[in-house]
Amino acid sequence: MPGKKICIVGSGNWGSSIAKIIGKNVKASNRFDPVVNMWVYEEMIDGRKLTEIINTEHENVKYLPGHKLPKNVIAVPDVTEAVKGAKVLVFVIPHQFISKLCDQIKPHITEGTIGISLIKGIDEGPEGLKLISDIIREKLEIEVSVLMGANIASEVADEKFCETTIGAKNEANGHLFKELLQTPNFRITVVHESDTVELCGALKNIVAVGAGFCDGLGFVSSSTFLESCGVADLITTCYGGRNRKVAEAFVTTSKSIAELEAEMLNGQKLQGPQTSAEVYKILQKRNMINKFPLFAAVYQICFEGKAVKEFITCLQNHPEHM
Ligand SMILES: NC(=O)c1ccc[n+]([C@@H]2O[C@H](COP(=O)([O-])OP(=O)(O)OC[C@H]3O[C@@H](n4cnc5c(N)ncnc54)[C@H](O)[C@@H]3O)[C@@H](O)[C@H]2O)c1
Ligand SMILES: O=P(O)(O)OC[C@H](O)CO
Repeated sequence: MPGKKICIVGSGNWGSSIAKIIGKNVKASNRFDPVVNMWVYEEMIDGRKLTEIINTEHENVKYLPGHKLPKNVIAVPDVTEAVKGAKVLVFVIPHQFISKLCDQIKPHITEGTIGISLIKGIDEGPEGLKLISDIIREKLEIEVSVLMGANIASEVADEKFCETTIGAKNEANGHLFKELLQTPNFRITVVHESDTVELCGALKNIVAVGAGFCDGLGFVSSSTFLESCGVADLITTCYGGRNRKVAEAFVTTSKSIAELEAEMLNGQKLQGPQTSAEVYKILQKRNMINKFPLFAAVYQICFEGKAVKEFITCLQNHPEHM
């Protein structure tokens, strides 16, 4: 049986890095056709077509300069030509262009074609949020998986180690994509919750913009938060620490924090409730309790009998939302 033909729909920074991986991987597997098409949005670079440069110099000099692409990756300027005969489509373009592109390629999609979206973004639909993978699914009537992860294109192209997540509702497709995309330094985990994977990838970009605003305004030195003491410790403590363990038991047993500390920690001491009391005192003195509703709510639940089921109201009543 001939191997499945791949078309990479897109050739920007991430698309070109992925082309480097796919071009190499298809040669090592008999499940894929050894020649890969890559759709390139044509543009002129110093009087030459970008597709011509890629097909002769095997480098995307505009979007991923300094990295050679495998010679079996062929740049194709006409998207309808690029997808012809392809059974596996890898979508990797900025999300604002996906809808129009799907309309263009729909007449050339054959039965049994599958897709994977590496596109981080969302669209707006009549009933609210619309996933990019849903646009592809609906317009092309194909099965679509997604791949999202903490992946900077140039680092992946440099073969630096990183991990990524494939979300695949169809397990067999997930494993096919893993075979197509995994390398020793680009490690893939396949999970079933495709929509969650896609939402993570899309929404983190908004946080990234906010982080940039903060840095631009000189609010905080984000580099310190990236040390072990910052975000890493926050994640660690929320998963595996004593504070969260006792707080969970506080809800499920209805015992006091002091009782649980004695029962569960065998003389070890919790720091969170006490710290919340200290911070609360300072906030009170400075008339700033309203500005830190989460800190205030933790204190009031631990020490003032506030009902824990009201915890979420501290966020609902955040002054920023009023
Ligand atoms: N760059 C990264 O590090 C990275 C990593 C992970 C995911 N992603 C995601 O991958 C997706 C694609 O990003 P990228 O970095 O490959 O692209 P990019 O930011 O390099 O985008 C430029 C690409 O868009 C094409 N383009 C320009 N005008 C167009 C048009 N009218 N129609 C169609 N295409 C047009 C350009 O030719 C070029 O290929 C995005 O959703 C991005 O969030 C990027
Ligand atoms: O360069 P950005 O902000 O588009 O982010 C790139 C990747 O999504 C990081 O995971």
